Formats: sequence, structure tokens, C-alpha cells
Amino acid sequence: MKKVEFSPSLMTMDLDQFKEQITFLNDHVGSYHIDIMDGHYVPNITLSPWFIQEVRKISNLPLSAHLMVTNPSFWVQQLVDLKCEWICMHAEVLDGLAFRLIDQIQDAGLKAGVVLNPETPIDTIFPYIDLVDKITIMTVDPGFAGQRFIDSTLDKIVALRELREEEGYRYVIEMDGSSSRKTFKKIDAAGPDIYIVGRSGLFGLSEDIETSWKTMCQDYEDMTQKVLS
Ligand SMILES: O=C(CO)[C@@H](O)[C@H](O)[C@H](O)COP(=O)(O)O
Ligand SMILES: [Co+2]
Repeated sequence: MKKVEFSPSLMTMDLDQFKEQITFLNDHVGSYHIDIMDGHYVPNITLSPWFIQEVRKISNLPLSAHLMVTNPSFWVQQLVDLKCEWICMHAEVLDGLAFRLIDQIQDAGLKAGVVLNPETPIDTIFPYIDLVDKITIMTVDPGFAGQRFIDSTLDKIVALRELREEEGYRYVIEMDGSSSRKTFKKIDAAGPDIYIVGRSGLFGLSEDIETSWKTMCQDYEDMTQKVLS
């Protein structure tokens, strides 16, 4: 059985405990998820490339930028300059840009991801699905933490797994939005490789990151009957 990876969504962490939380999580998670919004593609503004530099000072883990922006070209270059390991762009804004941006990221030795909103079907990305390193399925509407989980998005995770098997594609499959004790069972049944955990699944569970982490692992094990590590 392949192990799942947990990737904390840092926009939902407690900034007054930035150093303690990252230092603890460095020994437990596979990567960090960094939401970057422009206030236009989604009506919110959160983290920025500056934040990536701050995390870098205290972590060697791969960083994954989730770009919720209308003009990805502007942001991709900044993230390439920062050598952000994973640069993930929304499929809905990639028309006429997809191949150029994927090349730009991969030519720099970095990984290119594509993200699908809940209402975006997977055939939108078929022209370049063989090129991408990661596909992220939004299981909530993008833009905010604390959104309601959208069950119908899980079918896309199942379809992407089948397609990968049939066609030998290399992408990893990630889910993003409202993963927690309430949803772990159904997410596990769909089978993504990476779970983004935010306020509902991790940071909101207690004041202390070690307690939150242990509770999250227990929640996952209880709900999926699987043993972590
Ligand atoms: O991209 C997003 C939201 O646009 C996510 O990465 C959230 O940061 C995460 O979903 C928050 O966690 P929850 O509040 O859903 O638990
Ligand atoms: Co995100």
C-alpha cells in the first residue's frame, strides 16, 4: 500500500507560532502548500513569494505554490527565480499559455502542477495531461479556508487514478480543501496521493502543533482503518 503524503496549507497556520509549527512539521510532513491569491481570480489575498523565502529559512522541504491568480505568467517567473519546487496553476486561466508555462517551469528543473476548480472537468487538461507533474483537485471552492466539502469532486480523483494507470502518466494526484476527520473516509476511498491539510484537519485542532498533529494522525487512522508510518 502506497503511503499518503500530508501537506499543510500554511495560510491556515498560526502566524504567532510560525517557527515552532514549521520546525515541528519539518520532521513529519512531505511538503508545504502555499496559497497565493491576487484578489482578482478569487476575492481574497493571502500569502506571497515573500512568504516562500521566509519558510525557506527554516525548512528544506519541497514547497508547493498554489497560484489562484488571473495572470499566472507574472507569478510563475517570480517563483521560478525563487526555485519553488512545485508551481501549480489553475487550468481555468491556462488557455493559450499552458505549454509555454509548463516548459518554463520544467526547463528550470522545477515541477509543474495544474489545479482544477470543483466545476472544471478533467478533459479541460487533456491536451497537456501527459506533461504535468501534479494534478490538484479542489474539493472546495477556491479562495478561502473553512469551505464546505464538495463530494462530486471525488469522482475526478478516481478518474485520474484510472487514467494514470491506463496511460502510464506520471502526475501525482493531490486534493485541496476541507480534509479532516469528517471527510478522511471518503477522500481515502477516492485515493489521492497528497492531502492538503488546513484549519479543519490540522491547525484548528488545538493550540499546540504536536497535539494537533497527533490528533490528525489518529483521526486519519480511525476513519480509514489504515496505519500511518
Ligand atoms: O486553496 C485553498 C483554498 O483556496 C486551500 O489550500 C485552503 O488553504 C485549505 O483548504 C484550508 O483548509 P480547510 O479550511 O479547508 O481545512
Ligand atoms: Co490551496
